Amino acid sequence: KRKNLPPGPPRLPIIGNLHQLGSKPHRSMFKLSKKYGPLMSLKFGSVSTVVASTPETVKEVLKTFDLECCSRPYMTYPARITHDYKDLAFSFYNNYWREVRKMTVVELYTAKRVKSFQYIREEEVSSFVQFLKESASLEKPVDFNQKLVKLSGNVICKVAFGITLTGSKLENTFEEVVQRTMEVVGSFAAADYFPVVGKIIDRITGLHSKCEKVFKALDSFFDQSIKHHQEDESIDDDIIALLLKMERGETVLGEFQLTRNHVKGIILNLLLAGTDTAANIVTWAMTHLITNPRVLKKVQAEMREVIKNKDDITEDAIERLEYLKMVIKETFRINPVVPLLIPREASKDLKIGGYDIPKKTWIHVNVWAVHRNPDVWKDPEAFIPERFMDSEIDYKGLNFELLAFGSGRRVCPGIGMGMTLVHLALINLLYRFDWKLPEGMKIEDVDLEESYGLVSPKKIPLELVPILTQWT
Ligand code: HEM
Repeated sequence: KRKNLPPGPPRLPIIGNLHQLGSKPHRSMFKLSKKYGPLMSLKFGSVSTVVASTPETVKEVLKTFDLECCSRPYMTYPARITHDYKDLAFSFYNNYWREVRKMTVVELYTAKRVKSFQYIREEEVSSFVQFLKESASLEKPVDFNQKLVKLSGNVICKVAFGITLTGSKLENTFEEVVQRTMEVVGSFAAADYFPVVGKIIDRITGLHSKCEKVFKALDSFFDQSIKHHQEDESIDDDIIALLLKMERGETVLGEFQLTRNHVKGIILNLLLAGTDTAANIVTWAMTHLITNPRVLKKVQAEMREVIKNKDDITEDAIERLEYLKMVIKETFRINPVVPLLIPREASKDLKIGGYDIPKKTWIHVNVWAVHRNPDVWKDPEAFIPERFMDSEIDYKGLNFELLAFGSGRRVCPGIGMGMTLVHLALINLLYRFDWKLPEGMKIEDVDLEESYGLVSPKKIPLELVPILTQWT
């Protein structure tokens, strides 16, 4: 029987629609969806793909058919980086995924655990503030993304690995390794779409060697953190200590006997998922604030009113900063840092919106398109935090208009951990300092373009000069 597939653009022989992806697949897919519809078929080499681009179609994928759509497809380079799917984020939907998710949700992602790491966040943010003070005295521009990736990297490393980046194998290369890894795992790789010949293409384009380089850098860092735990038996309360107990068979993970590669796969997600995401959203927020002086002034005024000359800013202040919360939501709307989420795969034949989605079809959720849907968001390209005033819409996965963390079984488990750091970093940046553009630069010169990876960073680094204030 002929299948009623969702509509899609015409295809070229062999490559299908790959030539239409361009350098920013989320934007190209958004453009195509305007012509071909909210559920659109694309073919990449031998792989059939469907893209959901509106809140309604995304809800079908992430809620109505969550169970049937929550597995991941086999992707060559994520498989390599995760020691053949020993992680959580890229793992297929199976018993292993269920056990790891359950264990990490209980051991790591609880509100209590997040709270217990408060002192680590505050310590790291405070040394970041110290650095900003020195830059302010020298009137030296700060490269935001670089510094924030380091900040969130240090927090995650202390929380999860018991060490900081300083003195580690990634001390000088951390930002680069994280960003390159995001490019590798977010790439539309030829190896996934063209059996045999695809691997040769990736060797020619350099993707294969890029993957090997980051794999080795990450692996030696994990070896170092694991050795650190083995040498110091007093560290017995963090996630690596627990995973090593499982590896030694002292405690169990369901039916699974963990190996060293399982340990590495699981900790890989913590390092990658938690650093680039948080760092980029703070960078994007600062980008939008510096280009919207009205909003910058308003959010600073709120903070200075609420915090009122207190020098030690604690996380308790977050709850009272209503306008800051709107600024962050609006930043996520304009720059969802994971614009296509992580690809999914239909685990059986489905019918969505009257269309057939055959088993094994890859599914992309285009959050970028959802966040720019003019039927949902008036003037979608404008940065207007007030649109969230008196609105119940939040980013935690229950509103399909705003999906920065995904939704359903695969929703990001690190929302609490990530967002506490994002809030704390922004409060310290905005309460303590004023900000200006480097000498000779005007607001119109600030570039708003993103580059593509699984996480989508600002293409041209944001550089701003901190100014000391009475609150510094
Ligand atoms: C602002 C910060 C963050 C953002 C924007 C973010 C966003 C996301 C998104 C969009 C996904 C994919 C959901 C899907 O495929 O449907 C995801 C998955 C995930 N995130 Fe986060 N994340 C953040 C912080 C964190 C932190 C701090 C951690 C942990 C330390 C973390 C751990 C994970 C893990 C393990 C997954 C995979 C879940 C699974 O597949 O079961 N994330 N995140």
